[in-house]
Amino acid sequence: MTEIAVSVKNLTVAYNNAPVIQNLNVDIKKGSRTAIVGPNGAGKSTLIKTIMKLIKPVAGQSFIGGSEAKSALKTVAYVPQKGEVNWDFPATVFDVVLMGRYVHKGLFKRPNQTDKNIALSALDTMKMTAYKDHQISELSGGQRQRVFLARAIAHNASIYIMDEPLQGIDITTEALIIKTMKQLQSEGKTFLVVHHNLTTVPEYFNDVILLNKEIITSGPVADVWTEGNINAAYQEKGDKEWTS
Ligand SMILES: Nc1ncnc2c1ncn2[C@@H]1O[C@H](COP(=O)(O)OP(=O)(O)OP(=O)(O)O)[C@@H](O)[C@H]1O
Repeated sequence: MTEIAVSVKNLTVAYNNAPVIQNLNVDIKKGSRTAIVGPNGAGKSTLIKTIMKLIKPVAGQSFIGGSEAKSALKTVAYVPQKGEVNWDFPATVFDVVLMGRYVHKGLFKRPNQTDKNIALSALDTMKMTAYKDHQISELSGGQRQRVFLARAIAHNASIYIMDEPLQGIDITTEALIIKTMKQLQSEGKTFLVVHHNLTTVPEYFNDVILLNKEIITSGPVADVWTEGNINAAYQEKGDKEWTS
């Protein structure tokens, strides 16, 4: 039987009493590279923030490795959208990557040499060693995204949830992120990634969730990535559809 990394059951999420996703059910397979694809406002970020328990749903549940507990999120590395992070915060690149280790230590225990070595190795993987002592405020968008991924790698999470990690980055960084994702997947890690570029879905992902406030379809790219399904997901959906 396929093992499930993340499961969402009967999930409804609303802002100011207006539902943006409604009665959503989906399973993300362990060891998959799963893309969440859909138009602007489809509820993609809302879905992953709800899985991360940053938003409380109106109804339904989300499970990590079968557990509904917040503590299960320790196994998850979350990379939010670039715009949601305060990059003026005074911290070096190395500090930020080392933060990936805190989940294993608690906030009040100092990182030891092993933690530092893991952070250095993660920086090396993302080819950011030369920027180790730079302030994060000094980095370009693509470099920031590399640092975020390095932090996720240092975390040694089993599930990586990323919100548009390829947004606004150059092809070299994109290739590096995809190579790293495929490498980590070959080690059994699971990826759930909000993705906008329709042309690269089959190359980068093996599973896809097509979302437009509800699940249009989900499953292996080879089965569900069809023109008909994509068109169905990108149809305009008026708010009226949510009023019964
Ligand atoms: N904090 C909020 N308060 C009120 N409404 C919100 C909030 N965040 C998102 N929304 C609304 O919820 C809907 C879904 O937003 P969400 O960010 O989840 O979409 P998305 O699929 O990630 O979109 P995009 O591709 O544009 O990033 C949108 O209509 C948005 O305006």
